[in-house]
Parts: sequence; C-alpha cells; structure tokens
Amino acid sequence: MTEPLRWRRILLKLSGEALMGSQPFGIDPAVVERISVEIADAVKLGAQVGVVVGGGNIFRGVAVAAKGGNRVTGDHMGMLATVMNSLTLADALRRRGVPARVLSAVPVPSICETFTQRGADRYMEDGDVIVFAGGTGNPFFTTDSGAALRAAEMQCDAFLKGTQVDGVYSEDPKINPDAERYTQLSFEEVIQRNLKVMDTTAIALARDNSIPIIVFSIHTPGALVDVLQQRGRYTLVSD
Ligand SMILES: Nc1ncnc2c1ncn2[C@@H]1O[C@H](COP(=O)(O)OP(=O)(O)OP(=O)(O)O)[C@@H](O)[C@H]1O
Ligand SMILES: O=c1ccn([C@@H]2O[C@H](COP(=O)(O)O)[C@@H](O)[C@H]2O)c(=O)[nH]1
Repeated sequence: MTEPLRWRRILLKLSGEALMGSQPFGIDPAVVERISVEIADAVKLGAQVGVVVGGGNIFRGVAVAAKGGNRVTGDHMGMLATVMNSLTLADALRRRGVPARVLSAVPVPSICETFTQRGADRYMEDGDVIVFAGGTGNPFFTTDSGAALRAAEMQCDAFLKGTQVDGVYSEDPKINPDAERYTQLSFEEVIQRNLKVMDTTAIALARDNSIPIIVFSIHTPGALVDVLQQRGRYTLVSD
C-alpha cells in the first residue's frame, strides 16, 4: 500500500549548482532528467508541486559586484539565469508527460508566462507543475527568498530545499566535515545560530507563515518521495 503524503502542496527549491552535475558550469542534461523523474514520481503520488530553481550554476549577481561591476545588472543577469534553468526543467517534465509551466517574475512574454498568484493557483489545482522563474523579480534577493515568498503566496504545506547537502549542520559541512547534523530545529535556532543553509529573509518568511522547511540532498535517488512520506534523511525546521 502507498504511504500517505505528509505534505500535499509543496514548494521545491532546487540548488542551481546541483544542475551542473560534475561539470564546472551550466546544465548537465542527465541531472535535469533525473530530477524530473523525482518530481514526476511525487506528482503520481498526488503532490501539487511548485518549483524554484537557483541560478548559481550559471550566474550570481555578487560575482559582478565583487569585481567592481554594477550589482543590479549582475542580479538581473542572475534572475535571467534562473529563467534558463526553469525552461530546461519544464521541458524535461513535459517530455515525461507531466504538464509543466514556467511562470516568471521577470516578464519575458515571448518565452514564458508572467507570474500571477491567481494564475499559478489555478494551474496547481489543475495538477500542473509550476516552475517559478526569476526569483522575486527584484535585485538584492536570492532564489531562497523567492521560494519562501512563492510558498507563502501559494499556501504551500511545506518548503522543501533540495540541495547539495543532506540537512542542516552546526557549520557548513563542506568546510567542516566534522560538523554535527540536526534532524530537527526551530526557525529561531536556525536564525540565532546563524546556520547559513539559506538566507535569513527566507527563513523569517517561512516562520512568519508557519511553513515548515525541509532540507535534504537532491543527489540521493528517491529522496523527494522519501521526504514526502517522512522517510529518509533530512532536517525539519519548524515552529
Ligand atoms: N549550517 C549549514 N548546514 C548545511 N549547509 C550549509 C550550512 N552552512 C552553509 N551551508 C551550505 O549551504 C549550501 C546550500 O545552499 P545551495 O547550494 O542550495 O545554494 P543556493 O543558493 O540555494 O542555490 P544555488 O546553487 O543556485 O546558488 C550547501 O551546499 C552547504 O554547503
Ligand atoms: O529574487 C532574486 C533571486 C535571484 N537573484 C539573482 O539571481 C542569482 C541566482 O540566484 P541564487 O539564489 O543565488 O541561486 C542571485 O545570485 C542574484 O544575483 C535576484 O537578484 N533576485
């Protein structure tokens, strides 16, 4: 018998860097295909899925600012990078028969639809996977904040962060391999201990809207369905 889903309407945030696979930059089609299978499996089980993909595999605005360039232009380029990632993920989903739409906070009408909350809600109710592109549509934000914003607007039951690591640690585990891994934390603990798995704006938005955050590794096959059925390895951040 199939286990029931713990969270039905979810916002899945995918690390842009995860899409690189073993490449130093850009998109590895094999990774996109694998992730699309994971999302398709979740949809088959009855999940309503909104996705936000980061842009770190292509461009980050801070990289421009660090070299003395214009941060706002850099952020515009970063947001456009998320549109590219979103287009490729939506294509992969459609190839597997999953209806998927890209809705962008940055209007690029000849390429995809512009985000409106009402439009997105209707599509999600119809069972379409929505890939929210362009972050918040504003510079000086991140796609984690964009994802938390969409999770609140779409009244999602949970914010799932599929990333490079399998949970929240006492320190960045890529820097300190001996860091302690947590299975459960409160929003306040994440903020007060400055655990930089995502930015404070995103955590505060989730906290203020009582949306639990689940951090898990997108590299573990089957991890998305496992999380939805409360199995596997993840950290739960909640009230
Ligand atoms: N306390 C911590 N616990 C877990 N991970 C942490 C922690 N502090 C820093 N990190 C790092 O945060 C990263 C998660 O961010 P991620 O790679 O998903 O970036 P992103 O900004 O969300 O996406 P993108 O790759 O598109 O920029 C992990 O890879 C991990 O190395
Ligand atoms: O709301 C937003 C979201 C993103 N950006 C820019 O895009 C890049 C890529 O996003 P990541 O979250 O780092 O993956 C980000 O560095 C910003 O430059 C933005 O301006 N506004």
